[in-house]
Amino acid sequence: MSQAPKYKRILLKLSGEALMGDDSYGINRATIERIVQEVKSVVDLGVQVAVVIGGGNIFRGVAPAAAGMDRATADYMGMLATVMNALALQDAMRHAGIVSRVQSALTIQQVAEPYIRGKAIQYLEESKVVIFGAGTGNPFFTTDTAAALRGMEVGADIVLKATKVDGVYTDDPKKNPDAVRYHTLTFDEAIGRNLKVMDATAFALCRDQKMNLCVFSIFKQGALKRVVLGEDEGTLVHC
Ligand SMILES: Nc1ncnc2c1ncn2[C@@H]1O[C@H](COP(=O)(O)OP(=O)(O)OP(=O)(O)O)[C@@H](O)[C@H]1O
Ligand SMILES: O=c1ccn([C@@H]2O[C@H](COP(=O)(O)O)[C@@H](O)[C@H]2O)c(=O)[nH]1
Repeated sequence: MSQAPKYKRILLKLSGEALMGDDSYGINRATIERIVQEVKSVVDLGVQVAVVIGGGNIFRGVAPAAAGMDRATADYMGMLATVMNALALQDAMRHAGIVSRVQSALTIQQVAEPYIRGKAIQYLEESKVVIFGAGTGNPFFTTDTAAALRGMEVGADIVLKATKVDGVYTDDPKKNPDAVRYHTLTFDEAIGRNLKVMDATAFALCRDQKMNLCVFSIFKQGALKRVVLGEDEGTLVHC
């Protein structure tokens, strides 16, 4: 029996740091290939996939050099890091037989198409994966906010944050072993309890535009597909 996806179009926020795998910096080939297979599993269901990629795997590596720098300059470096990840992701997708397009919020015309909303939507309708690089194109923001923004712009049914933990917890589970995972919670609860899994701007944008969000682990095999099929996976954050 074929499985019917719950969502027709998704905005997938992929953690930059997740691309490192067990390395301390950069892109681990086997890890990116595994992540691409997870994406392929939902593309094969006929789901339209837009991706916003983070930059923590590269930007964390240059952070010491950025210390003491002008904040906006450091943020532009961070956005450029996400463009590198977008290109690596596109390359890995091509090897896996997925047709994708990279659009950058910063103009780097020799490297990537500029972000054009209508064109992105057209690609999605043609079943091409669209990878958004350079976040929002503005300093003082994050790729989480870019995910919320682009998700709304392309009319995604939900924003899926694929990260290193398997949901939203009462506290950072990497620091507090007693933290307990939420099954669901509201955006007001997430903001009011100052939960750091996503920045407050992104939470507020999703809340104000009534865009549901699911946080799940990209390292858990099959988790993305289970979320897309509407099965019990990760944490749903809703209005
Ligand atoms: N209440 C919480 N519940 C779950 N995770 C939390 C919480 N508070 C903090 N975290 C941390 O937030 C991290 C995920 O967000 P973060 O923005 O650091 O990474 P990302 O967006 O996945 O990566 P990148 O910035 O590289 O794209 C988790 O790895 C977890 O350690
Ligand atoms: O809209 C944006 C998105 C990102 N940045 C900068 O890039 C890095 C990496 O992004 P992550 O969301 O942390 O993965 C971020 O720390 C910012 O410095 C930005 O300025 N604007």
